[in-house]
Amino acid sequence: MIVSINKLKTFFNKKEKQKLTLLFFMMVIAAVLETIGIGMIVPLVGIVTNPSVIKEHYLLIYIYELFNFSSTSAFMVFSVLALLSIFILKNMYLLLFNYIQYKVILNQQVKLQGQLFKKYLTRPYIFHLNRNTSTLLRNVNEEVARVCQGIVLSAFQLLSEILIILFIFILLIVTSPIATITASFLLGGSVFIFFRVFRNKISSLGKELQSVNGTLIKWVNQGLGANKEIKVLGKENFFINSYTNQSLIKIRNSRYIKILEVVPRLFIETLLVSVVLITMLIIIFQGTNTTQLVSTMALFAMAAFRIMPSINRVVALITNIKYSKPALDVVYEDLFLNKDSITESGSNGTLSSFKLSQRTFNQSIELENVFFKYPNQKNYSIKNVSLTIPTGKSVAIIGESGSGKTTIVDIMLGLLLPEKGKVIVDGVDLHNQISLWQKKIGYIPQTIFLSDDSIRNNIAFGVDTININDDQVWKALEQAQLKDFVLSLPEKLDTSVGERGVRLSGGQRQRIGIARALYHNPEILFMDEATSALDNETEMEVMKAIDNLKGQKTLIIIAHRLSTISNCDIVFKLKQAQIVEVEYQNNSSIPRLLGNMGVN
Ligand SMILES: Nc1ncnc2c1ncn2[C@@H]1O[C@H](COP(=O)(O)OP(=O)(O)OP(=O)(O)O)[C@@H](O)[C@H]1O
Repeated sequence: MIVSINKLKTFFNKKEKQKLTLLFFMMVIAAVLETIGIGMIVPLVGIVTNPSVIKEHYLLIYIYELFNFSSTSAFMVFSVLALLSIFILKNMYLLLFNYIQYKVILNQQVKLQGQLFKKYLTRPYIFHLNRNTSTLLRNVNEEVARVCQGIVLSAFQLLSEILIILFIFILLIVTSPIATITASFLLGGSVFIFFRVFRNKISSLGKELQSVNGTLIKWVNQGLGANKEIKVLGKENFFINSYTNQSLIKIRNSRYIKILEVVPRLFIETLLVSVVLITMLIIIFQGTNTTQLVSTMALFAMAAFRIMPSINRVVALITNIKYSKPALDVVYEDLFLNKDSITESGSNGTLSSFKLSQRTFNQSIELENVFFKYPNQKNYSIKNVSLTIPTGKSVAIIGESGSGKTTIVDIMLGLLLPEKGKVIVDGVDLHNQISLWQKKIGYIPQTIFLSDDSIRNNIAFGVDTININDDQVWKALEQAQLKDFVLSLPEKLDTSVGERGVRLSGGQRQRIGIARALYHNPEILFMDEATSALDNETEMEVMKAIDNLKGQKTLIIIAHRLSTISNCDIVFKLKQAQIVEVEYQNNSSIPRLLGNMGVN
């Protein structure tokens, strides 16, 4: 409990904590108003059943004389109106309080969702290799909401209900101590027993819901994402069944928790009726007179009328908080724990010493005895690799499948941090100038991610539409050999590519990726088998465009095809995580080397 509160405190900054404190005080006022409303019932019923009390009770005499009432009936009308006004004021205040409460907590939810999304986006690449996207999606969209609404909002509502119950309890105990104490033991005891019995069950249901939510997203993602393969293989039922099975688990879980919310209500209702009746008996046996009995009973009935939903809500809110607690642990862990040094060192480092936009890389990219192993792997994927790439040169990295080509490029891109050794660019450790590096490089992956957006927005990916330079887009399209195709489209740059680029051919998608990398006019261009999906003719056209960049840009190309690398200045051959050969363009041994390594 204390641990959870400490975790929750870290979600709020000083100003937000002040807002919560303000909410707390507003809540106390709300509870006081609720109690005053109920407390006024006793004198009113007393006045109605026995008007002579107006002239007997000192406070009532004082009010009667203060306002100069002409008759007891006028006084009664006044009392009714006063009570009505208090209820109207109280409820208007409660409306305002609820509005502010929702505003503060839901704003916090939006902020935390943004923070968590940012956290995931800025975590090192290796983090994403180890985490499932469905889980991250679930955490941002659902778990943060569970923390804010299921825990923070519920805790506020719980506190508010407890305060109301406490104040009403004080009011009742002043009026009729024995009956109140008996009732409290019965009610408090039953709520306590309920939570002792179901505590573990509620927690395990909360955890189950968390895991099922992640799995449900995973099945929808996989089913819709691999729709083409699924249709070809006729595996629709497998995905539908897998989804439905998880959905059934979720339904069973929700049914259980809903019943757990209803059971106490029914039980407490029965108990309360018994308590009111028993209280009546106790009061009768205590020998109270009829007027007092009627007003005390009215107070108890009114209190029961108000306390009943409060107790129900207390039970439901505690259940909800326990049910949502697994979300708190997950969100806390991802937001505040597991800080890794990669992004941090990358984004501050010695950056300030460079004038970002002016500086260009003009010496070399060097790997010095670099070792890299993926998490939970026994073998190194890159083992003691040293190499130098002079800027302005075109370099090919070749080797059989699994030899470490993508890994070495990911290390040079700054996505993976070497376990041992260094990547040095122009004499400075890459991870001390990662932001500058990111501004200077372009990357064309094996498969391009296209968003369901226009060709323009896909090429100037991550740039606001109003800031996109169309001339630059056309230039990039021309370099990627795609200009004629786009010109032939009725909507040209505004043409929508469809989800993941379904409205384009594989080769066109790939060339959009090339244009995207070229749009920012990078100094260093990395290509990971970027042309392997193209037919020979298109590949030749694209490579011709890439060849035109030679001398202006450093090109680092992972390639399988002989044609892709035949014009490269340097060829590095990787085998089982190590560089085994280095060949230079003018060296006639390149074709021989390529012939030996399964390059087609
Ligand atoms: N995320 C990962 N987790 C664990 N091991 C990985 C991961 N990615 C790659 N590996 C392992 O690292 C080694 C090198 O992989 P890499 O992708 O760099 O090879 P590659 O030469 O690019 O292969 P290909 O030509 O087939 O793309 C392989 O043995 C692979 O199994």
